[in-house]
Amino acid sequence: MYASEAITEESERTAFRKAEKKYKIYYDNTKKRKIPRPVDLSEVIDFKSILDKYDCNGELMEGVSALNCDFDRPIFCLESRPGFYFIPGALSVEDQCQWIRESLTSFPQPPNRTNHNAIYGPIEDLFIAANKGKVLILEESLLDSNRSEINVNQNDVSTSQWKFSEELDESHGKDACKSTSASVLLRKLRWSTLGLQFDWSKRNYNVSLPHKKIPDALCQLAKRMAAPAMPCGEEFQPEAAIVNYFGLADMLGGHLDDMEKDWSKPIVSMSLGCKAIFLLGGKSREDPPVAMFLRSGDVVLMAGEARECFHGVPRIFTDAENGEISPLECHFSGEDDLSYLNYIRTSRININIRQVF
Ligand SMILES: O=C(O)CCC(=O)C(=O)O
Ligand SMILES: [Fe+2]
Repeated sequence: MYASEAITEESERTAFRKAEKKYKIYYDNTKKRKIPRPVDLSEVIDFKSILDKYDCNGELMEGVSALNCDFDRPIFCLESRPGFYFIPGALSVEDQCQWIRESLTSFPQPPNRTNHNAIYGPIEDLFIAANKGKVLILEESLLDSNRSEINVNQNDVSTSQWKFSEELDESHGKDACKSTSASVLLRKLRWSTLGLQFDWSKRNYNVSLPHKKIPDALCQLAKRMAAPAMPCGEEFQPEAAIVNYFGLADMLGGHLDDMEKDWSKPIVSMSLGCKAIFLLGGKSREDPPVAMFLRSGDVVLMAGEARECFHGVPRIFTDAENGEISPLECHFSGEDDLSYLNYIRTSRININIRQVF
């Protein structure tokens, strides 16, 4: 998914790529500041307004239908994309706040892996460290400054380890340049994986990597959300989840999630934080994608044929007017919540839960 795809001239010309370019953020530079270039959103499907109209008079736009099932709120389907389900506002604001907290505190904790593992190894308590203004330092440099010259084994790289320190000060010596602030690392957090760990380099699940089970509350939620898209009489088994973190200008390129064994089982995908545009293409990148808004609390299910459809997120709206996070702002109102609020004001989090086998 995140593997860098060689961008050839040909791939630049596909219908999916054209849509990505249409919606991604571009800036106009004025003398004073960078201003996002206006984008035509008239073709973006808005399931919130579809829900409002449907609740009001049962009316639906052409190509959209409501699923007939005993779920506690309306679920919409796209006639052109069988197996795709959209549940607008599926999560209460309280639940959204809880999953934002978990996504920033417990989900990136080892043994769960994050994009930072490859460079820094496992990092504990990144969110707390970022809020305390801590700095991640290569411990080797800490040791060197305390050791006498004679004991320093220059080849002993195995002792080097990244550790949080209060601040960069004199005691860390001249090698202290190998450091990164925790707040920068938090901004650069792009994904964490829960349950069975996904190995991005091999693009498969590596069952031998140490892992914890997906937290029970998340499992229960995923089972409840997945039920309308499950084959009759079967219960969804959440075995792995990917948490995606998006800041301004971050996007998720068009991809397929094809490493799970049974595509009749849905992927349950929850949106938190700033509004985004989601592109749902067809089985080929040449198929023109459908664009839709994803807001905090929306849940999307992709099962069956929809599992074979290219999809991606070309745009996040992080400005106050378009991010639409005011319900979260009201709930994150305590002093302890300020750090979550500061993060989510300019970010989006997506948790997508999968049955692997
Ligand atoms: O962020 C999203 O809404 C989609 C995420 C996704 O497609 C993925 O992680 O595979
Ligand atoms: Fe995906």
